[in-house]
Amino acid sequence: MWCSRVALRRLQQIAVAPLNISGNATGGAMQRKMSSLPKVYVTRQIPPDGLKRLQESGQVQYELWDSDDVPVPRKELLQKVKGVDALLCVLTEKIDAELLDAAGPNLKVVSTMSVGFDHLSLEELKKRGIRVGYTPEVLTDAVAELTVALLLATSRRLIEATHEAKTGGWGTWRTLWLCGHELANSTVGIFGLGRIGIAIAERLAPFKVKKFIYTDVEPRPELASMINAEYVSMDELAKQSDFLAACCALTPETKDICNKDLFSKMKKTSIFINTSRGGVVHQDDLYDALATGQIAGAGLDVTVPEPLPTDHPLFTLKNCVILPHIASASYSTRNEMSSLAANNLLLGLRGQPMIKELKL
Ligand SMILES: O=CC(=O)O
Repeated sequence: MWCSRVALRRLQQIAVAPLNISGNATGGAMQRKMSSLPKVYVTRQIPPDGLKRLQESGQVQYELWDSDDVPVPRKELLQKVKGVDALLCVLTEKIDAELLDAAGPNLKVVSTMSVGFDHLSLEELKKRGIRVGYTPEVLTDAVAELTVALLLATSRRLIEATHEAKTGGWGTWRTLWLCGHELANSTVGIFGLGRIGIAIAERLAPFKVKKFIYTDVEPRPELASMINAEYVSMDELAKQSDFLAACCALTPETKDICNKDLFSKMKKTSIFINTSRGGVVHQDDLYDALATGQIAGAGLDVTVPEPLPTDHPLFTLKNCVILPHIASASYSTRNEMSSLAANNLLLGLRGQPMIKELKL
């Protein structure tokens, strides 16, 4: 049903975009007009700016999984995408051959409210000629800010410290108690230099970092010159970094790339930070490196799986700070992402260039 029903059941609702038709249109006329509009399925209750954009466009009718707390169950999703013209999704939905087959030949646009696109089977999308929108840039500041916060929380042991203060561990002032590692005079390594890596370095520079180094599939001199960063091999990145931040996309090439081999080359005093995707880290190897003191600490905003089960061994380590994938979670950024995802979708449906489109 794609017409004027509003609330069907608790977690799921049908929402219909208002139309640019005169106020005295009859219900029947409205329904006829609406049934000719392209159908969109939105897999999450996205922040209001994006929904408003879809509603006010008068260009589409959309159905929404009306919850932000529970992702749409796969079975439900496979049902709901049947016959849609466009899909607006978030990173919890796997957009693969099964889903695209279920959607069928009408599907022309997939717009994800995320900068990451490892949940999309690009090959399958390309094969079917489906255009893909995503949301880079609008989240760069928020992600960089959170990465700096996580780095400082990990290196200066803030979570341990508040726990000690709250639970009676705070005895007398002690000379080496809760000492950490500072950024002044340090070498910061960036694995995967893009917009986010640059934004992180720009924020860290005023902490008197001595040197920025980076590695990537190839040198990126133009970007690197913005932060005066030196291109090094992965080995050198591991060896030299006092702080190593993973900022790369998850691809078949980067899967598990932060593993035993990398950690074993790092300094015992170094801190590893990951705000990219959990899949770039071999978590068992990271656990060993942290538990044996091979490295000093790790701050993770992303894990495999998400959520990380509360009995996961990484949660037992004092030197591991784990956040629940909140790097872009500021009200303004999430609204911008939502709005950009809606605009990409609408432009894609009109056959126009999207604001941010993945080249397939
Ligand atoms: O992780 C968040 C995103 O990809 O936008």
